[in-house]
Amino acid sequence: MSVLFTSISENNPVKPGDAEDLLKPFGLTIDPSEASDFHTLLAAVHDCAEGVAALPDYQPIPDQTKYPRENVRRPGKDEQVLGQAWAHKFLIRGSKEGGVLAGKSVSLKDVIAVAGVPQLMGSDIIPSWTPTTDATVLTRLLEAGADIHGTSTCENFCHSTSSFTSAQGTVENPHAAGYSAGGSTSGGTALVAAGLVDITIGGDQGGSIRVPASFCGCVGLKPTHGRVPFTGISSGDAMNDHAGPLTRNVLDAATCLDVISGYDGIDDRSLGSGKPGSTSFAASLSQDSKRLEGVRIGILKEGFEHNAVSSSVKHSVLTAVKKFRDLGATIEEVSLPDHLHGPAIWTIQQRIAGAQTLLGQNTGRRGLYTTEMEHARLPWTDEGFQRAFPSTKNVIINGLYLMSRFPGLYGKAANIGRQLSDKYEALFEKYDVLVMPTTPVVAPKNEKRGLPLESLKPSMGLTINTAIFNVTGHPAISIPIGTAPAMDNVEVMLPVGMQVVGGLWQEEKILRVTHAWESHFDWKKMHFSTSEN
Ligand SMILES: NC(=O)c1ccccc1
Repeated sequence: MSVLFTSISENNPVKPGDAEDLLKPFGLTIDPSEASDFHTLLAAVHDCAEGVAALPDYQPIPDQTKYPRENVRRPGKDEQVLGQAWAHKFLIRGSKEGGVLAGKSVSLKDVIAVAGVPQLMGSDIIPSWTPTTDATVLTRLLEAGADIHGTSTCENFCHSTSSFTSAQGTVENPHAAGYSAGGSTSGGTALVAAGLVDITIGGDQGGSIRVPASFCGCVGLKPTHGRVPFTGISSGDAMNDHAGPLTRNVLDAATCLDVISGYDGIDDRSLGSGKPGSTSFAASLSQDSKRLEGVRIGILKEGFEHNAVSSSVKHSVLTAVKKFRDLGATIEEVSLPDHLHGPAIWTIQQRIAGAQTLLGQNTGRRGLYTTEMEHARLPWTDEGFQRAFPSTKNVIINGLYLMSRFPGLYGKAANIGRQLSDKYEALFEKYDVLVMPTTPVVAPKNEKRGLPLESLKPSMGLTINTAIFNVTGHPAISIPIGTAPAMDNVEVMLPVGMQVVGGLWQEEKILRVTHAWESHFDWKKMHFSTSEN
């Protein structure tokens, strides 16, 4: 017995009947003969909790003398760009000793802890909180010489692939004002596309790196699950969390991935990632011939067949894929009908685990918990719930429903997700990479928040090809491969993204293939206006 139930504290608030009340919603009762003992045991665990709550927290404290945060501020109107792309502006200069990212300017999605910089996470319902720790990715970027220019706008709680949902305001697509930049890494992707920073570190739980990359004409890389430690990054849930770079070219993404990869001694999800500094993605690209002889590329039929995929996106991605043949690769159509189950499996997984995270019930990992945020945002108040964006409310409502009406379904979804992972892995025995459209359409127009269905409609269906790889953990990159007309206006040409997916831990292959493509073809010159659009 690890709790000394013989010495309950004098001011212990636990009353007889409390244990019974806790069980009531589940239809469970305590036999009267056991009531007194369970009262004592509950009182004992209360004292235990008070004891742990009184201990000092344990978080890595960064060296702010070595890396001071200069001029931290919410940008004024004159400093704001692309709508509201910045969350906070500041400057942290990278290591004076330089490094592979010396001279590169970086923004961090506003879910990545920067000690001393308030984190908004696209919401206005959490009382302001300021991390005391730096995320592992930030420490590594600074050591590699990168300059951090600010945090960039994140969609509301990371819960949307639109770019009008943040409480901080709308982010505009740099290619055409009024159009979505995609989300939830909206602000940073727009900054990269506009040339205002070189790199953004994004977060992706269902497509939040790859969707904005597709809409803004950027390179967006979601690495293998666990490749990059999630330490100090606010979580969607432990299974689908990924962090990775958004850049204007594949080489920068590879260089950044080398910098941020590897186990940090904290996040147990990155235990399989090897030592930091042990990858050489950028070096192998530099030595590469940019030819693809011997490379086998699978065109995933189901990724094109979904009825949400517009004919101009289908046509432009297929045209881009055929160009791999010019580079010496073999291309072949491949079918995996189960790919079409991906969105449903992700939905069950994300709603249940996402609700648990939102309600503060996430458990099961060894890693850093951002306790300051937990204290700032919990418990939920109805006032906060009312102001939450409909997608966040929906995660909570859906998650509670699924947990009460479909007990055990999370486990089944996780098992089927693993089965899907095994089926993709079997395809990667035959093919080096699989290709498909990143998003089924080009950027839609930015809307305004309204009633729930109206607010969610512009993002519906956007993650049909991205979200399943958050469940399976496969590495996936989106690169721009051309432009196609906006859905509402044939005069407006917008970027089209191609997703290239690799086997687990096979980032080298997706980087090689996409690096070769962008070395030979200029996406900005490839326009796909089809009459049947
Ligand atoms: N954070 C995400 O990737 C996300 C994507 C789509 C819907 C909800 C969340």
